[in-house]
Amino acid sequence: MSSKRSHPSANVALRPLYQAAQVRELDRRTIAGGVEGFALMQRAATAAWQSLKARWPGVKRLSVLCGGGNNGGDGHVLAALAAVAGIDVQRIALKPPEALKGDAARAAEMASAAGVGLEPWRPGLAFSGEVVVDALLGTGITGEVTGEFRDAIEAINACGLPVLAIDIPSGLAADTGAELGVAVRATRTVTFIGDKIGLHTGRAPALAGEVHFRALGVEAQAHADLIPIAYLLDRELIAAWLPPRERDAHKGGMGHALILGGAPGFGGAALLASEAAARLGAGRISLATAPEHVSACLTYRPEVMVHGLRGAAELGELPARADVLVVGPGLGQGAWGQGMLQAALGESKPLVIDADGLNLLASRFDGLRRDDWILTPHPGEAARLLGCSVAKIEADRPAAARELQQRRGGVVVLKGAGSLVAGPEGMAACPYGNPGMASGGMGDVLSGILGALLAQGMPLETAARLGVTVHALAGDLAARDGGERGLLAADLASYARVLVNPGLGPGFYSLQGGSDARATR
Ligand SMILES: NC(=O)C1=CN([C@@H]2O[C@H](COP(=O)(O)OP(=O)(O)OC[C@H]3O[C@@H](n4cnc5c(N)ncnc54)[C@H](O)[C@@H]3O)[C@@H](O)[C@H]2O)[C@H](O)CC1
Ligand SMILES: [K+]
Repeated sequence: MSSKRSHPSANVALRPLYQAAQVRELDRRTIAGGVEGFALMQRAATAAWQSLKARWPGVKRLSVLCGGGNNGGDGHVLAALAAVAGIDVQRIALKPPEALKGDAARAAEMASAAGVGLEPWRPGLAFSGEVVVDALLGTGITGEVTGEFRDAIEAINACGLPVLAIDIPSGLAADTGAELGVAVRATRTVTFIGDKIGLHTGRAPALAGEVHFRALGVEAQAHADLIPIAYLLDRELIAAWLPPRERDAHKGGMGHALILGGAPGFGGAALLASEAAARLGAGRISLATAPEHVSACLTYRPEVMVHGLRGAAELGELPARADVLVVGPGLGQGAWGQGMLQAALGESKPLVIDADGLNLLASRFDGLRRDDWILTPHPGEAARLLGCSVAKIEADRPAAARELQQRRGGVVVLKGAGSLVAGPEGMAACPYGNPGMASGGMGDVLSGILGALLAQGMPLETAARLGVTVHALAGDLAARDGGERGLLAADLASYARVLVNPGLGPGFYSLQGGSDARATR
């Protein structure tokens, strides 16, 4: 077994993410480990309080809004901890203490015993704090937010103060990232026990702010440090699968990626994909594109072996000689594109299908599934593949990604705010990137990155998780250096290259900042 095959995290580039129900299961196991309900609530509140102090060190006054369940209970405990630390706490209750049960009731008593006043929520109530703590709703939310909870959330969003959300921004669905009518827009979210997938996709990028995770349980105590949910670029993983090159390396050993795209009039997309494949280390890159694009491609990126083809009949041995085929950038849905896709489907080797390759799969290859492809739909392409509306996809992104993977096999990357990677091993959420990446060509670059990782022997799911992470972080680094406005797809490849060269880039990107970010390795 070569070293890289034995790498423990070879297929898990990101930490596992849980559905809320699984979190409760984890919690029960945690409790079974000797940590019972209220002690767990105290740990949760302590984690939130520590994170608040780290983010706003000089805070003197807090406004804590508490709901009627255990999320509210977390808020009451945090209020007590802050008061004991000399903070002036305004505790606002959406439910009176007598309406609370179990641990939440005990928490409210603890805050009162610590001398923290309690005022009932009312419309127009002014927040006296410098920071607002959202302890209204957590994983127990059911259905749209209505009534006083809606009013309170709207007041939080209108007050102009920084917000720390406990566990989940109230109104955000923990399992899907959907906004249930209205939701708190948090500066920072501190979540516990299990990192929820709904904090990393859908509306989460707009609502959750910096997401910090803290494992509270005895069993998870080993890594209970407070770390921001940025995305560890697993240096060992990269070094295992993309090892520093042998001194006698030759291009044949680094794989051959064939890009099929660039129908007449669509040359740029295929070129972006080809350049990305080159920058991410594929040994040889061949591009099959329409003849009219050949001279521009050679001028732009002479390292790419460009073939100007009038149709798939002229492909010859190209597909057979390649290790991986990337089909879709600028493919078009006409005869040229259909022929190229058909030829690619005839090969039994890893494929990356993107853009019009996906639209053709939806319209002409219904029901076709493979275990050796990565599909990279944006919500519109996913809707066409699933035969549903985009709204349905966005209402429950994890379900859509899972459904598409079950129907079509292989690995599905559902792009958009908080890309999801659904494969046989489960689901991972990947970094959001930034709004500057909402511009043409970004998906083409991703397909080239994936092609390069597969060409170098990375397994499908590892390549998908790592490739999406590298793509998003490259976008963030490019935005850091030049701003989001004017960020172009062609800017990413050079940053992505740094990220996959072990030992060059920092070991840990906390792109969501936060003063208590863990030091880099
Ligand atoms: N076991 C754990 O994982 C731990 C969780 N902690 C905290 O507890 C919450 C989950 O608490 P739960 O009581 O289950 O639910 P919530 O507090 O999130 O909300 C239930 C509460 O809210 C009302 N409600 C539900 N939906 C709506 C709605 N749409 N509009 C208005 N009101 C709604 C409902 O009636 C209840 O009164 C978890 O997030 C953690 O913060 C522990 O602290 C640690 C262990
Ligand atoms: K909350």
